Amino acid sequence: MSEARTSMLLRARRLDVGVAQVRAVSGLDLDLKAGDRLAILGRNGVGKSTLLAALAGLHPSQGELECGGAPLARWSARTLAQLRGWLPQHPDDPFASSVEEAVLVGRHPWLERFEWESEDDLRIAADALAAMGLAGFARRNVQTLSGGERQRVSIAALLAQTPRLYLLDEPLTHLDLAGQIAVLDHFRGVADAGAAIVMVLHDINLALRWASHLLILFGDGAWQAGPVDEVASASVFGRALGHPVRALDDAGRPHFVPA
Ligand SMILES: Nc1ncnc2c1ncn2[C@@H]1O[C@H](COP(=O)(O)OP(=O)(O)OP(=O)(O)O)[C@@H](O)[C@H]1O
Repeated sequence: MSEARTSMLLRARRLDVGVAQVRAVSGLDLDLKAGDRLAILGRNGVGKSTLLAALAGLHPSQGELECGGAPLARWSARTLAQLRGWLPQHPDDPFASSVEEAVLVGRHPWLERFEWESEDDLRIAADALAAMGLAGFARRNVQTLSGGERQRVSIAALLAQTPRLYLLDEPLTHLDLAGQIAVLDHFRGVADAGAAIVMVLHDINLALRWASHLLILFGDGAWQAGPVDEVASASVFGRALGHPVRALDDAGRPHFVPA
């Protein structure tokens, strides 16, 4: 099956996802099309990472789940990797490798078996590194990087993969404020260029600054989703995050702080 060029990049109906005794979502309905930016919020352990892995097809789920206009199982592993990319929470560096090699891993779904990376692949990797503020890091050993630098290498590898659906698990981890805003701004541009982006985030106000849609997980499978303005409220955030929250006025926009 050739890659779909549909603008509907993710469609879930009556989706049930859980792990061990934890029910992440029950009966989730979700549509994500090109340009959408979805932030997932919820307490520690509520099942956000599990849900993200399920949306990537890397964790079991029940119900309907389509990516790029067809059920995930319909795609070959290679086509699925061209279609959707996943940034896990913890990068794993058991061996020394250069930053450039780590980013080029993102090009593997686009290479034929035993094919070497082309000049185009090298350029895409260099562009991804530059976009993450890491021009000049290509020869560094990933095991010697700071936490924030390593996180930006992981994001660069995902960018080099050039999927149409990006699933990012806490991409702002280890990043300073400038780095957080740069990543959010970059992915706003990626969405504007025709991708759909899902991010698990913990900062309500950064989520509101960036997202077009929110998915809130309350625990025990309960959820609420919709455009930011329809979902964001002190009562919803307070209920979901386990601490009362109140809204301050920030030049006409709500800014949420712990009560
Ligand atoms: N393989 C497993 N075996 C047993 N329990 C698991 C397993 N994987 C995850 N869990 C548990 O399932 C729950 C959901 O985990 P998950 O990582 O999805 O939560 P999360 O919402 O992403 O949390 P956080 O905000 O802390 O990253 C947690 O309580 C976790 O301990």
